[in-house]
Amino acid sequence: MAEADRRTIAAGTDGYTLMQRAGRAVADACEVMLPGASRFAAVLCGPGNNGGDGFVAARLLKERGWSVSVHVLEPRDPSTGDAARAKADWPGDIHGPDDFDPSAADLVIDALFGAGLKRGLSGQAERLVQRLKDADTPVVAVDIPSGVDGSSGMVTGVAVDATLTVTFGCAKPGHYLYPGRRHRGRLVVSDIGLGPLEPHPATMLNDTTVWLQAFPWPDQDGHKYKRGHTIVVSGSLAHTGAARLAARGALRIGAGLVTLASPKDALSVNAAHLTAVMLREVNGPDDLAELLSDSRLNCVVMGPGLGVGAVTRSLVAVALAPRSDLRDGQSPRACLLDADALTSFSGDAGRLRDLIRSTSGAVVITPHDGEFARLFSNEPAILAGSKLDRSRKAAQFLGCVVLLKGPDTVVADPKGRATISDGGSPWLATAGSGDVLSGFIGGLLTQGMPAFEAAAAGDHLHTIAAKIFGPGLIAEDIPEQLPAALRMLQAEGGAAERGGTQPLTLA
Ligand SMILES: NC(=O)C1=CN([C@@H]2O[C@H](COP(=O)(O)OP(=O)(O)OC[C@H]3O[C@@H](n4cnc5c(N)ncnc54)[C@H](OP(=O)(O)O)[C@@H]3O)[C@@H](O)[C@H]2O)[C@@H](O)CC1
Ligand SMILES: [K+]
Repeated sequence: MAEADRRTIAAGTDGYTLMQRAGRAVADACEVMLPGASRFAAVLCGPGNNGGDGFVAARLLKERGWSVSVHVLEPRDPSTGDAARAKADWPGDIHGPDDFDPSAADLVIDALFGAGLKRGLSGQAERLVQRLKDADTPVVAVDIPSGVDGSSGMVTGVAVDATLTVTFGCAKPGHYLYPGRRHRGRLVVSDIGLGPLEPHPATMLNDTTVWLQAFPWPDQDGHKYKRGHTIVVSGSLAHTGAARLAARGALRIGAGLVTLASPKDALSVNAAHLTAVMLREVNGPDDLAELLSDSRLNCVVMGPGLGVGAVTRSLVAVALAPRSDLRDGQSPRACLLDADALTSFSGDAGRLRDLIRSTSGAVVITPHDGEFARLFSNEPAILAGSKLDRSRKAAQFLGCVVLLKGPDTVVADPKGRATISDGGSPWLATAGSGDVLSGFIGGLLTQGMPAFEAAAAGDHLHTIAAKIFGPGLIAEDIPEQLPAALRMLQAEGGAAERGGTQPLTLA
């Protein structure tokens, strides 16, 4: 953000003008939130430019007939630069923190800290924010709720609970990553004339515009072999459901053929539950190697229900083995690793990295937080930082696409590109939903979709399918909602072709 600010200022828009526009956007949002007469706003202004925005909003609201009281932290109120100028332009009294009574106000503007937050709130600032949290007065946060780190969504200690957050230019990762997302309330992004951002590495909201152009719609004159063939590796007799969920997901999302590779003891139970998905007996790594000698089988999904241990490690090694049998025009086999395929490498991520680096095909891993922590337990540097940082570091370390699950799922690739989910569905917190996600992404890889786009698309469609079904969702329901989700996507694809859209970039 600071970079955009510098470039905009260099291009001729001075910082004080930007601050005026920011303060106006906040004042406008307050007026929309509380229309009517006799309104009283209390404005908390911090020592930096966030506080400067607060002083501008305070002045504009006063000019529009609001009663306004301004409170600053003592003795550190704005004393230099644009913020000091905004403070000097404020025509009213300036109060200390002790006079702040949130329950007496109709609305509070939180302009304590924004992009310049450096550490957890303490002392006076912490007490002020705690008093605000104890009242139920609506809060409009300027740029980001104070206490939330805008680049990571992390909160150390206490943070403001905003009803509405007004940010400038573009949304920030902290508006979408938890716990920041929980604090920001509704989000308004105001265009104040900041220059276009070209951040590197790019962080994007997981919107269809990130991947829609790469979506593998079936050809009018295609056939099932052209759409590819997914192998899903099943667990033993008592653990077969997870692989079947993945297999159904892969088929629904468009893999031309899906075969479940099942151990002998589970053949009959799998056979009893499968129709369009095919079945093949595979008892361990040697059998899998033999099956995969057929180079037309172009994606393997493994992990759900597979069991943790040496056998699973060997199965992963077979799926990722280097290939010398590819004929002209054949692409290398892709691989989706989830659940037990990851936990089997707990504390040994280096071994998994070596296997991934030896394969020429695309690899996507889809851990949840627990699996991620186990996999990298011997790599503390990868476990440090925000969800965005951790995902990026893991992708770079392993050399593959990493999808780190949660209500704020992050997809990262080794080059640093990343998406953050625009909010999952709470109904996805149910057994087996991750297995379906594995199948969705595996099915897209099978059809040749590039790994980063396939992971982001799988995540997005998984959420849309869950939202279409809504309350009472169980994992079996998710693939069944996919046709409706795909129809929506198809309609959007047509609109995008006509108009063209750009990915929404976060700072
Ligand atoms: N960029 C843009 O395009 C535009 C940006 N604009 C606005 O500028 C905002 C960024 O302003 P900013 O850089 O001055 O930082 P800001 O958030 O006010 O805080 C810095 C001050 O807080 C202090 N401080 C930090 N943490 C602390 C803590 N835990 N506890 C106590 N103190 C703490 C820190 O002190 P220090 O740690 O340096 O001693 C410093 O004094 C941005 O969010 C947006 O609202 C708009 O005006 C228009 C266009
Ligand atoms: K703020």
